[in-house]
Amino acid sequence: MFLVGEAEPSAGIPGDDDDRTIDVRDLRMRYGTTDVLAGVTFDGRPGEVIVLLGPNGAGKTTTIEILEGFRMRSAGEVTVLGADPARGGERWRARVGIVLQSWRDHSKWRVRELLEHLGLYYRAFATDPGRQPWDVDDLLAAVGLTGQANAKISSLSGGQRRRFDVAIGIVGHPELLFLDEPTAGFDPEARREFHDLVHEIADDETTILMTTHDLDEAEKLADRILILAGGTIIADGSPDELSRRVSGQAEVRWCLDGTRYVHSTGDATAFVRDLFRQHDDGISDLEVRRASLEDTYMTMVQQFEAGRRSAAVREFEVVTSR
Ligand SMILES: Nc1ncnc2c1ncn2[C@@H]1O[C@H](COP(=O)(O)OP(=O)(O)OP(=O)(O)O)[C@@H](O)[C@H]1O
Repeated sequence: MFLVGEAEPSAGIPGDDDDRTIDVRDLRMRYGTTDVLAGVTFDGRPGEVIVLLGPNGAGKTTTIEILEGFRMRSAGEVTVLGADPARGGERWRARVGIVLQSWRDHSKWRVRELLEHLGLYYRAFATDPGRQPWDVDDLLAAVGLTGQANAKISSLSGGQRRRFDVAIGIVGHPELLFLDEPTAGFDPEARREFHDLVHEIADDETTILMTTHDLDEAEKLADRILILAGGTIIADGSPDELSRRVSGQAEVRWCLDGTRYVHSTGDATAFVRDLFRQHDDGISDLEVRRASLEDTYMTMVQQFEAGRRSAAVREFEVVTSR
C-alpha cells in the first residue's frame, strides 16, 4: 500500500484552515473522449460517514481512486488530509486506509502474519498516540476472523477475504477510510457486525467515504449521501433530508379502538402531538414513515434521467428546426 519515492504532501488548497479532511472541487475525469466526471464537488469532515451512490458506471470507483491517489484526474482541485493525493507521500498514505473493490494479492501469507507485518509498517509513521496500529488480536476479533488467524490468505472464503480486506484497510488506524463496496459477499451477520464496526471507527473521528449498491446499508450507515449521476453530484444530504426533498409528506399510521388509520402530513411531530392530545391512551401501534432511501434514490435518479432525456429532445428539436 505504500508507494516509495513520492513527494511529501503539498500544501492544501490556499485559504483552507478548517477541519475538512476531504475537499473536492469541480473534479473532472475524461477517459478517451468520454467525460465520466464532469464537475464533482463535495467535502468531508472527521467522524463523517459519507456514502457515494450511483448507477453502474457512474464514476464512483473513479472518484474514490482519484482521492486515494491511485488515478490521475483530468482537472479540478482535490485535497485529502491537507494534500493533493496525486502527490501524497508515504507519511500521507499511512494516514489513509483503503479497501478496494477487489484485492487479490498476498495469497501466500497467513492472516495474522500479514496484519502484524502491516502494523509494523504503520507504527513507523504513527506519531499520534490515539492512532497507533490496531492490536492484531483485537482487529481479528473486530472483523470476525479470530478462527482464521493462522489460515493462508488463499484459503479464505469470499466473505472471509472481504473481512480481511477490511482489516487491512483499518489496521493502521487511519484518519480517513475509503471503502469500495466493502460488504459484497458478506452474510447478514457479518454485514451487521461490519455496520457496528463502521460506527465505532467513525466515533474515533475517522472520515469514511464508501460506495455500496445496498441502499438499506447506506441508510443505516450514512451521515451523508452523495448521489453521482451524469458525471455530477445530483443530491447531497442526510438520508432524511433527501427523503424530505423527494416527498415532503410523512405517513403516520396508528390504531384506535381496534381500527387502523393512515394519514399523510407535512409535519408528523405536530400531528402526533395532536393525536395524543385527543386520544392519549387509546392510541397503539403508532408508526411514522418517510420515503425509504431506496424510494428516494430511485425517484432522484429517474427524475435526473428524465430531465436529461427531455433536454436532449429539446436540443434535437432546436437543431432539426434550423
Ligand atoms: N481505465 C479506464 N479506461 C477507460 N474507461 C474507464 C476506465 N475505468 C473506468 N472507465 C469507465 O468509466 C466509467 C465509470 O467507471 P467506474 O468504475 O468509476 O464506475 P462505478 O460508478 O464505480 O461503477 P460500478 O457501480 O459498476 O462499480 C465506466 O463507464 C467505465 O467503463
